[in-house]
This record gives sequence, structure tokens and C-alpha cells, in this order.
Amino acid sequence: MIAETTRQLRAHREVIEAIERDLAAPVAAVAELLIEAFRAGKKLLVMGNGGSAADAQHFVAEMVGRFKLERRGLPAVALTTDSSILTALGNDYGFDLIFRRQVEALAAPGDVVVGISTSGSSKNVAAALLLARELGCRTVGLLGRDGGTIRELADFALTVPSNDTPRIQEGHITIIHILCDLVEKGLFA
Ligand SMILES: O=C(CO)[C@@H](O)[C@H](O)[C@H](O)[C@H](O)COP(=O)(O)O
Ligand SMILES: [Zn+2]
Repeated sequence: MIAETTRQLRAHREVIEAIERDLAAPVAAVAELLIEAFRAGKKLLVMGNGGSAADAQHFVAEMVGRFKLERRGLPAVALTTDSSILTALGNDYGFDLIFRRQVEALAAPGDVVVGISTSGSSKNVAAALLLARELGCRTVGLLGRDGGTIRELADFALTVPSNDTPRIQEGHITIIHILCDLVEKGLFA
């Protein structure tokens, strides 16, 4: 088991190194996008399924609360948290529309809408990002594998170069923490 643990830690490190190599500039660009949006009084909406739902909530909690600096709360909403909304939309319209309808209800032009999907192909995330685009929002995909269908729907696609879901998720939370840091410093330091 030690050998397997070591193998997984090495795989994690290689993914983080690949992010450093391939995604430093696009991550910085997304941080700029968020800084400009918050400065303009726009908000952030974030969604994903399973572990990515947890990542969406983690990201939003750091924005509404704080990351490292004492500062005002930033307007951000996770579309994964209200079980009444999620069960009503899933039951009445289908699981593929649980995020789209929330985008319809909450998104305004200039808002930033982030979809997190390791496959890049979760239909409920893709449907919501498509509508977000039509509504004049800026769209961001935190993706994996080949970026899937969502890659084409995202103004900014941050595709973690791996085919292994847990390693991709570890890349996503690393990127999210860097975004929190850059946004907080950009707005308040
Ligand atoms: O956390 C994990 C696997 O590590 C799972 O909960 C995983 O997030 C779920 O299977 C998701 O439904 C996968 O969706 P996606 O990342 O392909 O959009
Ligand atoms: Zn997971």
C-alpha cells in the first residue's frame, strides 16, 4: 500500500506541475475577469456535481466570507446548495435543468458563471453555461480530460491535463485557491 500511496502522490505532483506549465496565464486571466466583474458590481455563480459541487461551495464560501484578508463579502452564489430548489427542478424539469433554471432566475449580464466538471460533459452544467452565454454573462469552465462539450461553451476553459477524476479535482481546488488569493489581493490588498 505504501507503493500505491507513493504512486498517487507522484501523480498528484505531476498534475500540479502540468497546471503550472499550461495554465498559469489562463488562471491569471480568470482572476482578472473576476476582479473586473466584482469592481463593476457583478456577481459570481458556481456549479458542479458531486465532488465538484463541494468545490463550488468551497469557492463561494471563500468569496462571501474571506480567504486570508479581512474585507467586505463578495457577491457569490453556489447553485448546488438549496435542496428545495434542486429537488423541485429535478422532479419537475429533470436533472439536466437543475442549474439552467437557477441561471435563468439569478444571472444578469456581466456576471461570471463558473461550471466545474472533470469530464467536461455534465449536461446540467453545459445547459446552464449555454444559457449564461445567451444572457450576456462571462463563462468559465474548470474542466478535465479533453474539456468535453463544456470547453466550447466557456469563454475561459481551464482544462486540467489529466484523465483521472481525483487528480483533476485536486487540480481544480488548487486553481480555486489561487483564484481566491489573486481576487482578494487584487481588490483589497
Ligand atoms: O468526487 C467524485 C469523484 O472523485 C464524484 O463525486 C464526482 O464528482 C461525480 O461522479 C460527478 O458526477 C462527476 O461529474 P463531472 O465531474 O464529470 O462533471
Ligand atoms: Zn472526489
